[in-house]
Amino acid sequence: MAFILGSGSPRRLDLLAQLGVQPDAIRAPDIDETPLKGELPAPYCSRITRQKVHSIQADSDDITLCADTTVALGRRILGKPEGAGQAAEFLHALSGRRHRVITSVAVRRGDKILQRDVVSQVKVKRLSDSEIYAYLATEDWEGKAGAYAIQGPAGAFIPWISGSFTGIVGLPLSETAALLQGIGYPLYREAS
Ligand SMILES: Cc1cn([C@H]2C[C@H](O)[C@@H](COP(=O)(O)OP(=O)(O)OP(=O)(O)O)O2)c(=O)[nH]c1=O
Repeated sequence: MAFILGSGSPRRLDLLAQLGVQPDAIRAPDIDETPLKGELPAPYCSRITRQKVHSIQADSDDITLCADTTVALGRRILGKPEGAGQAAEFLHALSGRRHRVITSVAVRRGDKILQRDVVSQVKVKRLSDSEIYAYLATEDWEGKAGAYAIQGPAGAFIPWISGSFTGIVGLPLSETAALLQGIGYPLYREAS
């Protein structure tokens, strides 16, 4: 049995390390992440995660883990910004409001798939133009859903959350540990 992290996200690798899990291989999924017409954030996040876990090459006894983090502003999906202009647009849209961060996690072993969707709420304080410009200059928004990362400088913009901090960062650890145990990963035991 090999454990495969089906993610190119360095955050997910770090979060797994918090569980004491070191992947035998890392394979980044390469799928089309374009939302379907009219698709809502939660079904979108769940579908993309399922697609990711199906797309990773693995032997039948291997365990593969994939995840997707989606920022949802009402019915709107805020994905990874395409540039600083779009990042500024997202930050203006999030300013002074609450939004949801959904992280879906899936583990697969052969034909068996276990999946959990974890929804958290995040409040962003009202942001001034100078706060937004200063944050854009850090480039910390690059590659982050919704154009921010709570674990970086944008943490100063977030007075309140409800839900899973690790889920917002990219991998909800409590649910991930349960999924790994459910699929037969020897978590908290000597690997055999
Ligand atoms: C909201 C938020 C997102 N993020 C990150 C987590 C994810 O890496 C990224 C969302 O993109 P994802 O598409 O979930 O993941 P990814 O493309 O980085 O990696 P892969 O598909 O290979 O697994 O946003 C943070 O790091 N902090 C945050 O506060």
